[in-house]
Amino acid sequence: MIEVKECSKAFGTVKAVNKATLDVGVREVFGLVGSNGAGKSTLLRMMAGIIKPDEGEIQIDGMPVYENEEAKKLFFYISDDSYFPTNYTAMDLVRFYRNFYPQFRTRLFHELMEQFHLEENRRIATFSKGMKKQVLVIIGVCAATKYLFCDETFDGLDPVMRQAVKSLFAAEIMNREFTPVIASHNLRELEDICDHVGLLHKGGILLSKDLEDMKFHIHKIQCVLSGRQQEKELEKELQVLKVQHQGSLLMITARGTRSEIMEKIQAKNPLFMEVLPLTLEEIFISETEVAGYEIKNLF
Ligand SMILES: Nc1ncnc2c1ncn2[C@@H]1O[C@H](COP(=O)(O)OP(=O)(O)OP(=O)(O)O)[C@@H](O)[C@H]1O
Repeated sequence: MIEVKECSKAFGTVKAVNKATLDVGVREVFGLVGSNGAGKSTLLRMMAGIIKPDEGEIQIDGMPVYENEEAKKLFFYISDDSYFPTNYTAMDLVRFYRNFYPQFRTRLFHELMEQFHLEENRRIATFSKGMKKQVLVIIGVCAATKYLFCDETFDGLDPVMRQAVKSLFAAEIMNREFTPVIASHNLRELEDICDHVGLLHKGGILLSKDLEDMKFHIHKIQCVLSGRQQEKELEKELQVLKVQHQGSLLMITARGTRSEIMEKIQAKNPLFMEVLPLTLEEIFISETEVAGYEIKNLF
């Protein structure tokens, strides 16, 4: 488990991370989302023990991470601006990382490179941006660490590749203790990969939630009832986050499971009703609006 407690980091007068508190569980894909400059990279770099928090602490499996070799063996970190020596091939990179990660799974590396149609003896400098990211994710998975930190690694990966990486992560999580932490400024790109999402805004964690749980407990409703009185009653009975009217169509975003909500609407004998799950983006819009933020200021 990774515990970030009241962590802050400033660069001169810029507060990059501001009293961030966050728990990352095990065997889940954790998404760290936020706009450009929200502090994602800084937080990830502190989690990787590259920079020291000014305040607060970060522990990985109960160990402080900064200047702690034992804790650093537990993760592989993919930065958003990874540097490769010009002549290095993917295989050279593996030889390099094997020194740090003795449990490195070289056979799996060969298999995955073939599966992803990547040549292991080609110079990395000649790969496209997306291909370089794929090589790093493969190496990160093969390093066989408990945690994998990916900074903007998925932004710009094409949907087929994202699906392939998603399956790779799912297989790893099923077979061993493995927890990827993915920072991204794009909610839509995280939606189909993550189990849990933490939203970072101006250096602080605005919310941190399990995706399935969020999707299970918040819905959008479209219905037509027979009168205004009925509508008012329904609005009182539901845990409403937002109400809109479009002619006779009533549109509500409400907390609750699908069956709880359906039951309440059905009791009003609707002329029409539809209860739908929200997309991740819609959930965040509702949740952040409730917390007093405008999503368009966050992304
Ligand atoms: N080394 C540094 N020196 C000075 N300021 C920095 C440094 N690193 C980050 N910052 C500042 O800290 C803030 C947070 O930056 P950070 O890179 O953590 O954000 P981010 O959420 O990862 O953004 P992006 O999505 O654009 O990568 C920004 O205002 C940035 O300018």
